[in-house]
Amino acid sequence: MRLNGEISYRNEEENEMGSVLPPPLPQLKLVVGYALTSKKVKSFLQPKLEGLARKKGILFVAIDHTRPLSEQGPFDIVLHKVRHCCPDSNSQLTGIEWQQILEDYWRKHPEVTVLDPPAAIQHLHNRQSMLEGVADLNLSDCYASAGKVGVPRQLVITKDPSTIPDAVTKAGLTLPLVVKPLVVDGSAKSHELSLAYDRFSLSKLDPPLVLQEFVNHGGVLFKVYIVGEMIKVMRRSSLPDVNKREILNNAGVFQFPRVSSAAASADDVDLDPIIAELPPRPLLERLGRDLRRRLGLRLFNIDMIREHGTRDRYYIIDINYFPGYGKMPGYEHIFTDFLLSLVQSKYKRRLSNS
Ligand SMILES: O=P(O)(O)O[C@@H]1[C@@H](OP(=O)(O)O)[C@H](OP(=O)(O)O)[C@H](O)[C@H](OP(=O)(O)O)[C@H]1OP(=O)(O)O
Ligand SMILES: Nc1ncnc2c1ncn2[C@@H]1O[C@H](COP(=O)(O)OP(=O)(O)O)[C@@H](O)[C@H]1O
Ligand SMILES: [Mg+2]
Ligand SMILES: [Mg+2]
Repeated sequence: MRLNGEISYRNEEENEMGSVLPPPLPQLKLVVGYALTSKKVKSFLQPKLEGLARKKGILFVAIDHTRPLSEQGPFDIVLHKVRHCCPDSNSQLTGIEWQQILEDYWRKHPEVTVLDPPAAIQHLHNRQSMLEGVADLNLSDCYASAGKVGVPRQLVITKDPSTIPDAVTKAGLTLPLVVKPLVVDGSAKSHELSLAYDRFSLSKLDPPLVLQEFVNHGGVLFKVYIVGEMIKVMRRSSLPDVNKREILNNAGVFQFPRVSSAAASADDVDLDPIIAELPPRPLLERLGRDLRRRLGLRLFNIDMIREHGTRDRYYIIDINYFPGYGKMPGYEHIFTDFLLSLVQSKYKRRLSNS
């Protein structure tokens, strides 16, 4: 937050009528350096965000990957999401190289807010470590009054697919199973999921992967977006329920399309109100607060489903770092307020320490 490097207030001036002008306004200038994929720049840095930000004194500046970070800015905040699978037209760096650069920079400039810490983001690049945080929260007990939150039972397979049928039996997993690539690295492949109806077909799969029990949820998914302390939930279309007859009459592994991004919203569809009902606010607030703390992240979303036939049995199936906020109505207000709140609380802390 700076004007020539410092927080500044306009001097009290007299207008031509001789009366004193209103109290001084802080002339805030907040510089946000961003390292984002070209896809993210397009979906997130929309003109309505940049325009509102400018009015509020926030400037978004693209980080130049060919120059040292310390020579750029200076930044108050660094916002980042780079692709870990492969180079992007915005950056030829690998994810690991970027992580190293950012951590070195942060060590030398601890005053900069890095959204979010690379090591914390790393947890979400693996579908096992991603959900460990949720399992650790022991949500089935604490949240009992508002609803129970868990993760579907799952098995991680890292080698020899021929052992999968026995491993599935041993773990007592119930079919059908959702087959997910273990690593989430921003590639299209890491979102290629399948549904397996019988355990023998699983021996043809290509590890490393996660086998997760499919939970019937009435075809509706809840996308819970977190931006700092703000939580917003949106309905999305999801996979339809699978009935017992289908399980008995089907065999094999079937790839399914990216349902949740294909259908932007489930609001227009004629939905059973019990299926459509959003999770209760107190549950989401508690979940958001606990997960923020547990994951050490401020920018993420949660894919949550409610088991069909229950009113309060929820499962978290996916957590995404810096998701598609551009789809969230009013995101430009939410995001600019969040950025300002970060520096304001830092400023207050500095004042109370001085
Ligand atoms: O592109 P979008 O807007 O669909 O955002 C993707 C997210 O969609 P969502 O906001 O949850 O609907 C998407 O969420 P899902 O995994 O589809 O639930 C991912 O976060 C994706 O990032 P990555 O490919 O895993 O690195 C996100 O892709 P990036 O924009 O980060 O490349
Ligand atoms: N355990 C599950 N039970 C039912 N449906 C699931 C389950 N896991 C995933 N799905 C469906 O598959 C979609 C994609 O799975 P997800 O784990 O969110 O992967 P991605 O990171 O590719 O979005 C979900 O949005 C949901 O529709
Ligand atoms: Mg998902
Ligand atoms: Mg995901």
